[in-house]
Amino acid sequence: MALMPVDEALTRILDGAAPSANTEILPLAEGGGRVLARDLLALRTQPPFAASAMDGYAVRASEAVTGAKLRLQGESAAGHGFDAPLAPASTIRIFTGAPVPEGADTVLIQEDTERLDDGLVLVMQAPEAGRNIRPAGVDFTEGRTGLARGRVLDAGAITLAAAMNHAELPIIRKPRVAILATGDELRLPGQTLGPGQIIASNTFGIAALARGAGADVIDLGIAADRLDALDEALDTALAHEVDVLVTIGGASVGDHDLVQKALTGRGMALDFWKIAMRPGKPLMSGNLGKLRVLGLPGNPASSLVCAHLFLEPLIARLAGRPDPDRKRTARLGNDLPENDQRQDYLRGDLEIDAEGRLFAIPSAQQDSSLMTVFADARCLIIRPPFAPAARAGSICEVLVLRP
Ligand SMILES: Nc1nc2c(c(=O)[nH]1)N[C@H]1C(S)=C(S)[C@@H](COP(=O)(O)OP(=O)(O)OC[C@H]3O[C@@H](n4cnc5c(N)ncnc54)[C@H](O)[C@@H]3O)O[C@H]1N2
Ligand code: MOO
Repeated sequence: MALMPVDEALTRILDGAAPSANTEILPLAEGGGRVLARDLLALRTQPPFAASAMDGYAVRASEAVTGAKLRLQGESAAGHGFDAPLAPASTIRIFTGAPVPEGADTVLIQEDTERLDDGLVLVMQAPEAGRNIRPAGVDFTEGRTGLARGRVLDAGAITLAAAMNHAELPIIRKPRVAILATGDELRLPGQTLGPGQIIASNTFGIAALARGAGADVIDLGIAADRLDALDEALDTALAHEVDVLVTIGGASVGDHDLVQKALTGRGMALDFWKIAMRPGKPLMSGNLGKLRVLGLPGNPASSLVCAHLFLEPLIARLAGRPDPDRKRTARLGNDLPENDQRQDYLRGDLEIDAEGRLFAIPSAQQDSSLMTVFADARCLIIRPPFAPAARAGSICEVLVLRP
């Protein structure tokens, strides 16, 4: 059977993936990092009045010529305006953010003035007419769309939402992802290992990746290599109404690789199994009603590479976030041999040379069990199927894992 190309596998996994129509209303303070479910309109105008941009004196430009002496009439501070119009040949002391009094058209910064003893202010340097005034509504006006649906609420967006006077925000519900490790040999970190046992490690990396991509994660723990144990874990996933079930391990052809059998036995429609990729060949995708199932291989590097390639973009789509942007062009740091039919994702380092060029250096060891190598890697170097031998310095594509 021909193995499915990576791009086609991704297209099929993302097919129909869209954010939940269920939104939640969250207090503004809890909106950071989440995604807006609807356009957000300004509930007010900012600034609501013409405001001073500097500490100084509100003047009429026509009167504030160099050498003029203006009578100090009063003061306008932020939060406390001055409630009379500017009188002829006068000035009103004003501070940054304070309303510009009626009749004034310019703010003269205090560095360009001198206070005289007799209640007069000397204009040492005439201001340009209209300087240092922020007109009403210069930032936004009531009713205008300030933030669009789908905006990830970073610091700037949250601040604008607050300034527009929103105390609560409509937020896209996070997709729910359940993660199930499978294998008789697995124990949790911290446990004492018996003969033949190892620690279930990649569950934790994949949970962190899923959370970082915008999901709520439910850890289903470890299921033994028995149909009834896998069945029970599936019941738990269904009871939690998760959007995606990620299984880890048991995906290959061994006598104890039962994940696919357990799931199809429960009605999962298998979309595909096995793709033209290394590491990660035995990736499985299917769905059980609304539940999407992604079966990752057990080898830690294989499962993490598949999670970056398929789970991260799937969660982004379900969360209403932009697709991950990890692809960069680099130059190979070493010669590489020709590739076979599987698209390779070589763990590698990234370096920038003195001319600012990005180099990707493949790690010497590429076995998919090696977590020391994966944790060290800054990138995955993509080698397309049947790529000819490549020389050091030639252009390649990489997925950046960390800066
Ligand atoms: N005859 C064949 N054998 C294998 C093939 C094949 O095509 N024909 N494919 C190989 C490839 S490629 C991969 S990848 C693995 C995938 O195997 P499984 O998904 O069935 O994974 P397991 O057998 O359950 O485990 C593989 C390996 O990883 C360890 N493991 C499993 N889960 C975890 C976990 N949560 N944390 C850490 N380590 C885990 C497990 O102990 C095994 O050592 O199959 C090849 N075989
Ligand atoms: O694809 Mo397996 O992931 O080569 O180790």
